[in-house]
Amino acid sequence: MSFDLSKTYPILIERNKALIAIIGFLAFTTYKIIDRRNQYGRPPLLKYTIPWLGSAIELGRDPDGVFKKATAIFGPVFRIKAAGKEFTYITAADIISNIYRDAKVRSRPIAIIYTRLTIDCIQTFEYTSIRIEMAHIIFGMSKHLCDDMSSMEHIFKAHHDALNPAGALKIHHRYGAFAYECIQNTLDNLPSTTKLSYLIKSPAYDAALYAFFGKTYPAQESYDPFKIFDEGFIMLQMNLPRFMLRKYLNAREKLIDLTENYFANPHEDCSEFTHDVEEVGRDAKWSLRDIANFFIGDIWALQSNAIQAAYWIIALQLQKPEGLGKIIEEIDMQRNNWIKDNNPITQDETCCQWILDGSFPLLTSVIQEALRYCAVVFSIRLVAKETTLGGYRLRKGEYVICNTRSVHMDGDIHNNPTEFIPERYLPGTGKYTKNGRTVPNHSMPFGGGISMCEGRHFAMGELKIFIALLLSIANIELDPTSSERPQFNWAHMGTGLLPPIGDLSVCVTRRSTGTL
Ligand code: HEM
Repeated sequence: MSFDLSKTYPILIERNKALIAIIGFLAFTTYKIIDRRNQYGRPPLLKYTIPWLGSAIELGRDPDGVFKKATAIFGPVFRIKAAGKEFTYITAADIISNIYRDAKVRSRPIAIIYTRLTIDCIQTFEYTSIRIEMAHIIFGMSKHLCDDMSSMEHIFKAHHDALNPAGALKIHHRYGAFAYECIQNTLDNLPSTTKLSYLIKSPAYDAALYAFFGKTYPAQESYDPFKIFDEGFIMLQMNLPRFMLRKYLNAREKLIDLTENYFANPHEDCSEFTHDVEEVGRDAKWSLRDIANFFIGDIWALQSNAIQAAYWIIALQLQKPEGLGKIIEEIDMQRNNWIKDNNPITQDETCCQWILDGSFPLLTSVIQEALRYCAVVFSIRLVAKETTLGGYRLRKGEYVICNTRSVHMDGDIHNNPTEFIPERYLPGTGKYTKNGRTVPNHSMPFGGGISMCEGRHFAMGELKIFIALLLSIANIELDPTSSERPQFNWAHMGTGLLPPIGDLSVCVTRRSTGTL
């Protein structure tokens, strides 16, 4: 006997329509009840219409607006779904500060990659496992090394210690000399009207690499692969399928090849920092490839933010009615005072002692303001045990994101937050209060807590040196024939300073003052 299924199914379905409808209804209701119970006490979810995309389109269009709207509706803790991923975001300075404080204690993840729930933690919010996972996914560090917690923690600690203020100062001296040389070389080869990015990016990139690695590092050869790798950073972080990442993975391989080759050959001209961290890797019997993988993390951290900061400081200041005039006045005054006091007979070989010795309140304020204005930092933490935050229930294994930009753009804390105000951080200027209480962490371009930028001491000095040298050597003005203005590239949201889309046309001439 044989059944003709094409005839039997429709009959069965026809006869049991009512039963199927009841089962469907019960399943849907049960799902809804369970879901509602699971959602009970959970941070509110920002409404969206397209299922997988969530709020991605609105976020792409106006991220500041989305976070402002969600904070106004729900308060400072809420969930946003975008591109299939859902995170809880925190937008209040005090709650962010609590999370940073909590996750400052180091945890001991047992097994790291892809097994985030097996965490033996003493704190509520965990970060180390995320850093190690990023080292694997983004910088390509081998899995066996990432699983070896003790050697990873050892090198992280050495790295952290070597970038303390005293360590950073040693690199500043090297940086000053290289920045002076690279700016001079760039000026020799630039037409008098040019794009601001040509003036800033290449000398800032080369000088930082030479300061850390010495001139044996192939800085110029590494620039193109670095740029492509940096472009793909967020896609690598999202761990998209490999075929979508091919271009970025190839660029990363090229950067690792160059770096491995550098470590394979003599490089005595490197900084003490590079020497010390490399030695920890070698002592732990890491391969040269692994050492190179680790250091491309540094190269990315070194280059991705500081260059953008230098660019925006000049670009934003040039667009103010007063231009660069007052900053140049401050720089010239400091340099002249230093010459008077120190009476140098020959050129200071660091090229920057007068900058390190000097006091630059306006320049420092401009740097801080550019960092506040252009940084979009998402500090991510793993919830290591069930907890409540801002009155909402967080589940173990989910992620929370501290959105420090919401604090930077909070009109209660910062006057006219959407405006670039160069004098904002002059001593004695800001009050930084909310609801009558002081907000100590009002500006967090370097993140905070355990994941706080380790290079911040170097970065602040680096920017001061670069801008002071550049403005001592070159006269930069807006090109009156061009109306092109750079805009933020929000596609890089979350990792630090936004790069520009578009550029600024500038007229550049040499100043007669030069430098020391
Ligand atoms: C203006 C320049 C810079 C800015 C705005 C910046 C910003 C940041 C931010 C926002 C983070 C993540 C913080 C968090 O998740 O809470 C970070 C991490 C880091 N930065 Fe920077 N950075 C800058 C320059 C540098 C430099 C020059 C270095 C030097 C090597 C550096 C090394 C690092 C390292 C190693 C980390 C990882 C820390 C960790 O995961 O524990 N950064 N930076």
